[in-house]
Amino acid sequence: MKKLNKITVIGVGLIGGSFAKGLKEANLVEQIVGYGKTESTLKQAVELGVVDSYSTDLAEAVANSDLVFIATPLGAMGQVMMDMQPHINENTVITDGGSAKSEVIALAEQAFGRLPDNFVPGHPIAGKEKSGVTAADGKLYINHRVILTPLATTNQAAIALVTELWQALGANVETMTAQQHDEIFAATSHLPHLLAFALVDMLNEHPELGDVFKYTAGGFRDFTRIASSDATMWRDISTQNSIAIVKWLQAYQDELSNIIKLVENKDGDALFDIFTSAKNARDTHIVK
Ligand SMILES: NC(=O)c1ccc[n+]([C@@H]2O[C@H](COP(=O)([O-])OP(=O)(O)OC[C@H]3O[C@@H](n4cnc5c(N)ncnc54)[C@H](O)[C@@H]3O)[C@@H](O)[C@H]2O)c1
Ligand SMILES: O=C(O)C(=O)C[C@]1(C(=O)O)C=C[C@@H](O)C=C1
Repeated sequence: MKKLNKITVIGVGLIGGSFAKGLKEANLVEQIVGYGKTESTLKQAVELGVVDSYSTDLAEAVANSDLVFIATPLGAMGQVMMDMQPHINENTVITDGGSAKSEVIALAEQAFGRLPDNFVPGHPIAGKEKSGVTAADGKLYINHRVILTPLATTNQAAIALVTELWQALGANVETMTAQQHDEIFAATSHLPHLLAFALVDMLNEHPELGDVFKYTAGGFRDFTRIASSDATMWRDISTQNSIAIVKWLQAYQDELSNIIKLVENKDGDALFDIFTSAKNARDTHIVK
C-alpha cells in the first residue's frame, strides 16, 4: 500500500500501541503521533519506539492526519470524539478498537452531530490480560480477526484504508453489523471474562477456605488468566454492552442450574452427555 503521511493514535496502550508499533515496523507511515491522558506514558511510548512523537494538544495531534485510531477505554471515547470534532479535517479517516460497537456508534453520532462518513468502527479480536504501552507488541494482530462494523453510509474508501492497514499488520478483516458484533462478542468474549472475574472474586470472598489460591493449579490458571485483565476496560464493556451480556449471563445461569440439578441427582449419564458434547465442540472448533 501507498505510504501514509501521518497517523494519530489516541490512547497509546496495549491496543493503540500495538497498532502503532506494527505500522512503524512495516514502515507504512511517515509519522505516527500519540495522544493520551498521561504525558509520562506518551514519553515512554516514544522511548519504546511505539510512536514517532506525541502531543498533549489534541488539535495538534489530529491536524492533517490521514487516519485517527481511537484506542482509549470505551468510557472515554465519547468525550474524546467531542473534543476532537472541532479540529478534525473532513478527509481524515477515523476508526477505533473498542470491544463493543453499538454504543461507540451512538457516541460518534452525538459528538459529530451525525455519524461521519469517514468513521469506520472496528474491533481487533486480539489482546492479552496485560495493558499499557509496555505490553504493546507490533506482532499482536498477526493471524487475528479484526471486525469492522461500518454503516450503509460509511465511505468505501475509508473502509478500504482501514482494511488495508489491518491487513498490513497481518490481521484478517471481516465485516458485520454492530448489533451482530455485540451479540457474538457478548457470548464469546464478554461472558468468559465476567465468569473469570466472578470465580476469582467468589473464592477471594470465602475466608473459611483459608489460603485457597495456594492450592490452585493449571485448570484454575487457564480458566482465570483473563481475571487479571484491566478493571476499567471491563467495567466499560459491561456497561456499554449490558443488554447482550445480561442475556448470555442468564443463559449460562440456566445451564449451571441444570448442571446443579444433575450433580445433586448424581445423574452421571446426563453429565457425561454434556461433557462429551462440550469436549467435541471445543476439540472441533478451537483446539487445533
Ligand atoms: N486489552 C484487550 O485485550 C483488548 C482487545 C481488543 C480491544 N480492546 C479495546 O481497546 C481499547 C484499549 O484497550 P487497551 O487494552 O489498549 O487499554 P490500555 O489501558 O492498555 O490503553 C488505553 C490507553 O488509553 C489512555 N487513555 C485513557 N483515557 C484517555 C483519554 N480520556 N484520552 C486519551 N487517552 C486516554 C490510557 O492512558 C492508556 O494509554 C478499549 O476500548 C478496549 O475495549 C482491548
Ligand atoms: O486474550 C485475551 O487476554 C483477551 O482478553 C482478548 C480478548 C478476548 O479474546 O476475549 C478480550 C477482549 C477483546 O475485546 C478482544 C479480545
